[in-house]
Amino acid sequence: MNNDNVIEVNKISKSFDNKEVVKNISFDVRRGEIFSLLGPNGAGKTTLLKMMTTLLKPDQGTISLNGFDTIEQGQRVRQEFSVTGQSTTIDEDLSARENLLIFAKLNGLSSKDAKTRADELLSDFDLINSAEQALSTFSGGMRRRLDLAVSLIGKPHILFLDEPTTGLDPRTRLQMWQAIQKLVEQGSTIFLTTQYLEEADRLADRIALIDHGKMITIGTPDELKQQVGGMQLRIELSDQKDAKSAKVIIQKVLNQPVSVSDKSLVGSIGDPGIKSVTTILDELQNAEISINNLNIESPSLDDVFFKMTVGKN
Ligand SMILES: Nc1ncnc2c1ncn2[C@@H]1O[C@H](COP(=O)(O)OP(=O)(O)OP(=O)(O)O)[C@@H](O)[C@H]1O
Repeated sequence: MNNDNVIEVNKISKSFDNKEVVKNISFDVRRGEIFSLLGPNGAGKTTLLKMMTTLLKPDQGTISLNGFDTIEQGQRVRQEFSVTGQSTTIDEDLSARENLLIFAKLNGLSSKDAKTRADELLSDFDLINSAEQALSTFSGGMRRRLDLAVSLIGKPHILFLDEPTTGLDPRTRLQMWQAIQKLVEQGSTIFLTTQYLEEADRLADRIALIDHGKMITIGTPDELKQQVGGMQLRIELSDQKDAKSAKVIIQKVLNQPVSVSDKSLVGSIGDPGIKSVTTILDELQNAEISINNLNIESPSLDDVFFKMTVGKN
């Protein structure tokens, strides 16, 4: 194993009923990284995650976590990671502190160590003021934070966060993001699945995009955005009737197809670069076409997602 790699996924495949849903997937996750797995519904994310967390056996390939093989050393490997989303095991009638103490003892901590760890986690996750409240009175965000705290009792090296902020409001999501970033500062490596591209963009050092069980691309958020093309020009015309002639002008200058919807025209500024924008404005003016608005937009992860994946057929 390369010492910088905490997770090594090597040529993994899995079929259900003769249908291959994970196809020869390989990637590494480096120490201290937030690595995000993205893909449309049915892409194979959950199946991959289950294989990485020893819940499912791959048909082919190997996965190692911190140097331990998930198949050969299943029991040992489970000491290396924790998975969030275990709230079903949390007791609603008990307080946050009591829940943490129970899980700490289940993790083999002495009463004294369990108490210290519970205090540490309650304070790290900003739950100290609600520590004695029964869980049934907790909001969704408090619950998620407690869930994350519970999964950290054993100080795992690797943390699998499966859609950690689904259903949370924007403020609570931000709190979770801060908690996740803090974990990385403290030395954890994080494997994150999310349905929010903004979340991956904001948190992930690298992203793997999969579709129909196959690896589509892997890289930093910026690298992925560059792959779908550089910046885009968006022009909104004052009058929709000019759309056809404006399209001809813009396509000629950009030397690329331009898409039109209502009064807006969008084209990617490829090789001609930003200079082309002045040429376009001059030519539109010569043709007496007036515009309401002009934007130069960098591609977003949404663009990457839509251009590179197909999703369910
Ligand atoms: N136990 C199973 N038996 C049969 N088919 C399965 C099983 N588990 C998953 N599949 C199929 O494997 C494919 C991948 O499913 P998976 O749940 O891994 O996708 P996903 O990317 O997690 O999707 P979502 O975003 O919708 O959760 C799907 O076509 C799904 O129907």
